[in-house]
Amino acid sequence: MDFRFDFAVDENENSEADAHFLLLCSPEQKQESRERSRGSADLAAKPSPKLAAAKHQDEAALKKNLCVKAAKEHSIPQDLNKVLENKVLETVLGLSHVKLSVVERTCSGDADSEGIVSKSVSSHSDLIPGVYEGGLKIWECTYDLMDYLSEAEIEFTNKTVLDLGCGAGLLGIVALQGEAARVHFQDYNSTVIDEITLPNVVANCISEGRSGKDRKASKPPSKRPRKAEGSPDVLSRCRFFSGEWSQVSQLLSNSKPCLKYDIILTSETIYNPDYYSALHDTLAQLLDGNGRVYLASKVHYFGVGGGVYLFEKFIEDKNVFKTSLVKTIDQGLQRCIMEIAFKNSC
Ligand SMILES: C[S@@+](CC[C@H](N)C(=O)[O-])C[C@H]1O[C@@H](n2cnc3c(N)ncnc32)[C@H](O)[C@@H]1O
Repeated sequence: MDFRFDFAVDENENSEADAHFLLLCSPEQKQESRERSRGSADLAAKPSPKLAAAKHQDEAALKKNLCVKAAKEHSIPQDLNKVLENKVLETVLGLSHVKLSVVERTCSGDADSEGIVSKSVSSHSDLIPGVYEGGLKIWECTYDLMDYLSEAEIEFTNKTVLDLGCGAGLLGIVALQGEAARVHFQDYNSTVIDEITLPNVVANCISEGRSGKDRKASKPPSKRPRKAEGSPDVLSRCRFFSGEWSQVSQLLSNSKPCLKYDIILTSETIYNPDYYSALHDTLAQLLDGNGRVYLASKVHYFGVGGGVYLFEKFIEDKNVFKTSLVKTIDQGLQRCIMEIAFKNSC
């Protein structure tokens, strides 16, 4: 699986990103942003080294502010067959997932109102900060965490689980198949939830109603889109959310009764140190007092700067959680599984 952190952002991305930013800003911030945009347009007309540097600084600041994509809950379509329409399925570790190359060819218009599929393809980027955060593809630490959950025999029965930064949602699907009482999926991008996560949940949990225990013994899923039939009650245990972490955390915390998770699963979500504060606060807000976070990550993300030790230090400085590295994987780029719990938890 290739690993690309390419921060190329084309002109159109800024305009959409501007829209997200403006959506959530105060009137003063909006005015400031418009003035910045006008300034940027002027700069484009009369470039000078000083002004070009100012433009670059403004754009960098704007990109940092962009991580405020509003949170929303996604409803589950009545007709589940629609969810798998035009999808081709592949199998990995006994789980079905929609084939990304087909999504890249077929997903456009309303199905990708964020435009992230075309932007990711045209910029050859797996990440466009504040616009697309990588959820279309399955990242390798997901497989590490799936292995760890199985080796460590993590018990999901009757637990409330959050797959944070879910992308394909395979971790949440494992929890669902392990008889979790509730599994909630969150991704930054709404296109990812609708076109990847939801179809994957339907593909794995509906037709055959398979449980995690008989997953290995069952037939491999066919590549053809399946008819969704069987036990839609599995979906009544699921909820789907998109948006930036602090926004999602606010949405979930405001729900009555207030939601707390026994287990939070999260893979490849600590690559960008700019997001650490929002991520840390989200975990602190949403984790049950005696809950556990299982976080899978590369030790270091070259080009972006984040990684296990930086996040560990960040957590230590905040003094809310205790951490332990429960597994290290040395093949290829070094990777780790980190367990996180509240300092005063049992
Ligand atoms: C590199 S992808 C990993 C996807 C998936 N967990 C995997 O391992 O295949 C990072 C994920 O973290 C989430 N994410 C990153 N930064 C975020 C932010 N600031 N707010 C909300 N979600 C974010 C995105 O949803 C994205 O899918």
